[in-house]
Order: sequence, then structure tokens, then C-alpha cells
Amino acid sequence: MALLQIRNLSVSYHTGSRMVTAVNGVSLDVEEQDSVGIVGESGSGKSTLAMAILRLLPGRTARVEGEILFGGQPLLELGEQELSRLRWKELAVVFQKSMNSLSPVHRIGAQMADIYRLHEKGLNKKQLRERIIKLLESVRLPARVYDLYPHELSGGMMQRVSIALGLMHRPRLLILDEATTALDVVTQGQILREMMELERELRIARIMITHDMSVVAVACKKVAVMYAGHLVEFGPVQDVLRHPLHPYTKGLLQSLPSFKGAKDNIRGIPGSLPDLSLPVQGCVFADRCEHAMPVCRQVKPADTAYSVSRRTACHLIGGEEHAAQ
Ligand SMILES: Nc1ncnc2c1ncn2[C@@H]1O[C@H](COP(=O)(O)OP(=O)(O)OP(=O)(O)O)[C@@H](O)[C@H]1O
Repeated sequence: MALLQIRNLSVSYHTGSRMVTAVNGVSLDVEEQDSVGIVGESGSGKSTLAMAILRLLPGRTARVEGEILFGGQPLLELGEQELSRLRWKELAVVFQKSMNSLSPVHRIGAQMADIYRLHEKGLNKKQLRERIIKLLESVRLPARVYDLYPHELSGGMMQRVSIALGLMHRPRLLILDEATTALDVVTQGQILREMMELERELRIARIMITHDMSVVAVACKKVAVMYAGHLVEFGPVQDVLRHPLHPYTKGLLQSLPSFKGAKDNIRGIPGSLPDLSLPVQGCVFADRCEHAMPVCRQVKPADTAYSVSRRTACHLIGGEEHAAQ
């Protein structure tokens, strides 16, 4: 059984008289020790999906439907107490702005120790300091960081602290939401490599939310492509990069110079995301798809297996029998 099983998940935000469906019928499995990149342009629902898994969506405005099983437990049905037992210990997250959540007036080590103690009380002060310093060293930070204040660290060092916090209790699943986006390319590459080493050692699975396909290419085994709240393609990264199935994935890859030849070949996908407050008729990408057929505007394509490891939701790939569904 997969570590994380997402089944037909939909999330709608209700604000005033508007209802925006940010995630629309997504199903996805993450295996133990897997690494899955979730890509898509801004507003495609990547963060909403992550927040739903973490149960961090605003209860008053967000309505969640579907099922999420984590280690067999129904995440959407757990009470606060059960959830707080899972968070950090089994399910941890690093946000792009995680660094902002540290207090500016306390030293890094003391803050990490406080977070550590929330879940593990067995260590005395000296043991705890040793544990935290070891953790800092595991993300290649020097021991002196323990006694520094957040403002004394560079962006890269702060993000390493956030990753150290995420790894602190050796979670089974780590979710990174644009966690390395703000860093320069060299620092980002270094941090990703170190993180992957640690994951292997600690046997951690990872979901990585990013709009940057090149990050997924180097740091993930699988990729899930999202468009306007829908999961349009899923499969092993190298297969998807070499042979994308969905026209949206193709467009996304064509806008990257590193994947498709010379710079003057770069082109964005014409058009913009549809209005998420309107009901979707047919394929959600049809208006921007240069291959759209009449059926694409009438019938929603089913999320269909293309091979054992690959899936896509496209009438062009699914063929006529799927179009009829
Ligand atoms: N708290 C909220 N209340 C209302 N609407 C929201 C809320 N959070 C997100 N949305 C809307 O849901 C849609 C998906 O947003 P989301 O942040 O999940 O996408 P994303 O792919 O992560 O985008 P980005 O890469 O810009 O973070 C957007 O239309 C957004 O405006």
C-alpha cells in the first residue's frame, strides 16, 4: 500500500459569493521513499493540494472533499490531537517562507530545541544541544549557527535550518512548498543534493511543489503536472520529460530552454488559466490546446493509465473509448 493515497480530492474556497475550485478531483499515490514533484503554473492548485494533505487549510473558507490516506490513516477525518501527533514526526513541511516563522529575538539553537521538545522529552539539555548541532551539521551548517540569531544567517543558511527542522524527527513524508525557490541556482542545487542524500539515509518520502520543471528533473523520481486544479499527467520524471503525453506538459517543457533546444525556441503557452469559479465543461485545457477536438469541449477526459507507471487525462491519448465515458 502506498504511503500516501489521495483519492478524488477537491478543494473549494468560499469567499463572499464566489466559490473557487482550486483542486478538482485529484488522485495520486506517493510510495514510501518516493519523491514526487508537483508542477504547474501559478494558481494551478499546487499549494492548496499540499495544504490539504497537511490539514492546514482555513476551515471556515475551504471545503475539502475526497479522501487522503496516510499510512492507512484517513487524514481528513483525524482530530486535532491525532494530527499534532503526526505533524513533524511523520508528516513535515518546509515552506518558501518557513524562515520567517522563526522568532528574530531568540537564538537558532534554542528555537530548534523548543520545537524538538514538543515531541521528544527524553533528552537532557546537553544531549539536546548535541542532537541539534548534529542536525545542523547534517544540512552542512557549522555548529556555531546554534548560537546565532536568524538575522545573522544568509537566505541559504536559513533555508537549511528550515530543512533541518523538517527532518528533525525523521518524518515519513516531507513536503517542500517552493522551499528552495528564493535561493540562487548554485545554493539551490547544493541544498537539493544534500537533501536527497539525507532522504536516502533516513528513508524519507518527499513531495516537492514547484513551478520549476528543471528542479523536478534533478530532484524527483516522479512528476505530477497540475493545470487549473486538475492533475493532467503523472509518471516517472525522465519518461515525462522525454515523451510528454499531455499538450499542457508539452507546452510547459517547451517554455524551458534547458529541455528544448535553443533560446529562440522558447515559447509560453498562449492564453491564461480559466476562471476557477466557473464549472468545467469538457477538458479544462481545451481553450489553450492547439489540438483541441470537438469532444474536448464537451466531455471531461478521464484520468487514464497510459502504461503501468504513467497516467494522463487527455482525449488525444485516451482514444475514443475514453472520450465516450
Ligand atoms: N485562502 C484562499 N482563499 C481563497 N482562494 C484561495 C486561497 N488560497 C488559494 N486560493 C485560490 O486557489 C487557486 C489555487 O491557488 P494555489 O496557491 O493553490 O496555486 P499554486 O499552484 O500553488 O500557485 P502559486 O505557484 O502561485 O503558489 C488560486 O486561484 C488562488 O487564488
